[in-house]
Amino acid sequence: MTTVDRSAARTAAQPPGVSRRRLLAAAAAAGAGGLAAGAAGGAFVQESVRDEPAALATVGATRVPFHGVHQAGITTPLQAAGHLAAFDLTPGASPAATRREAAALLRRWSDTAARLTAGEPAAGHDTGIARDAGPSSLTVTFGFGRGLFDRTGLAARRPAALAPLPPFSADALDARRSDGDLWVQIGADDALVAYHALRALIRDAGQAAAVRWQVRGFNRTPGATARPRTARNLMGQVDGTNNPRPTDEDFAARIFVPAGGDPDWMAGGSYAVYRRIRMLLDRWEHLSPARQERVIGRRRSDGAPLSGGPDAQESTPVDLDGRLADGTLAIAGDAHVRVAAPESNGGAAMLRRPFSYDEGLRDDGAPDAGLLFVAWQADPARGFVPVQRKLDRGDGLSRFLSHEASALWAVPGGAAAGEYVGQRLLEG
Ligand SMILES: C=CC1=C(C)c2cc3[nH]c(cc4nc(cc5[nH]c(cc1n2)c(C)c5CCC(=O)O)C(CCC(=O)O)=C4C)c(C)c3C=C
Ligand SMILES: [Fe+2]
Repeated sequence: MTTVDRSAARTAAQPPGVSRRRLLAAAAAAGAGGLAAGAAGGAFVQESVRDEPAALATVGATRVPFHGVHQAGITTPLQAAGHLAAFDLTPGASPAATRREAAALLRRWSDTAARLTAGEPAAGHDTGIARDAGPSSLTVTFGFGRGLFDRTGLAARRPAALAPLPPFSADALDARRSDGDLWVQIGADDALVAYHALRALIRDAGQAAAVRWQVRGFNRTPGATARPRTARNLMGQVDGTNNPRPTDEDFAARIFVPAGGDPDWMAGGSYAVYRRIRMLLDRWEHLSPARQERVIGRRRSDGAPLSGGPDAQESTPVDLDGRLADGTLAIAGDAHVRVAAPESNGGAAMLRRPFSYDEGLRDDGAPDAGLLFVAWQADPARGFVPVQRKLDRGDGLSRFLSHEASALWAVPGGAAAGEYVGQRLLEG
């Protein structure tokens, strides 16, 4: 399990760099200058606060260790900024030569990830993009696509669980933004720290691999809400409530490949399904709030289930059999939470860990924005695939979505210090 080192962290309730006493004093000083101070007064407040050495500890100083049984970035709390990037290996003189290049690349990448997640500069030339910032909860997670096994002569060691995802009727997939030999997921609570890592990893790739696609994602910034809350997506929904929790008895079995599992080199690893899902936001935003809630089965304001009555909270269990006074189902037959629930899918479950994305407007004027859906499971055939099949047939949310890219990655277990991710496969 990933541990988050908060030893240097301030308390969550204290805004970064601002003591309450200091803020009040600064505000009083600005106020004493009278209304004429206007905007300049505001600037003064800002400057005087910045004077003080900031206790920026929570966001900047939080460090997520790179080394461990599992890779970081799976159970790590969602970060505010992220990049997903896929690479294709450059074919060498032979599959064995390509494999040696792939192994050397994973060694360079693991070394860079270990340094950057510790808040240190990259080896050799560092761009300086993240200078002044702490590690900011940076995580870097590496995955292998189907093509890697063919190019490196390792097809016999390819996991059965890495079988291609079946087609779904919601698919409008762009092959250029799908799949790839290698995958990197970067997350950090600072956008510059995340971009710094992306640039360093692309430089490390050198001639060994070329970027196939990359996309930038975001989530809410820690500290933006008065207390930690479940994230919201760009449809305004509280998203992530009914995720498996690390404290659940069956969490590890659902999410991670066990020691002694098949193949052996995937012990401690997981499978990541990636879907770039565009939201048809103009259509969605035309729905009344009540209709939007019915599509999901939860309240917009706080994510409480519609089966829970007026006093329900986000944590109130969903009652799929619950009925309203008029006898109709409180959670509609095609509500997203009903169709996606493990109870409706023979127990199938996954850990959803998405980023939102926004790439401006399309030629037709519609927003090119939505969800970089990333779902983690020990076996996609017992996680994403049955659930997406069911959603494909009867999800009320599906007419507001378009699945535009897709990929499936085998994500090996974490590396111990001195090792690199994927070593058990590439040198086994
Ligand atoms: C195949 C799996 C899923 C896809 C694809 C998917 C897309 C998707 N979901 C939302 C918004 C919400 N999803 C919620 C719950 C939920 N979603 C899935 C699976 C997929 N979602 C599951 C398994 C669940 C949990 C169901 C349950 O057990 O109750 C919710 C409710 C809050 C929550 O529990 O997280 C929202 C909101 C969007 C916008 C989207 C595609 C863009
Ligand atoms: Fe969902």
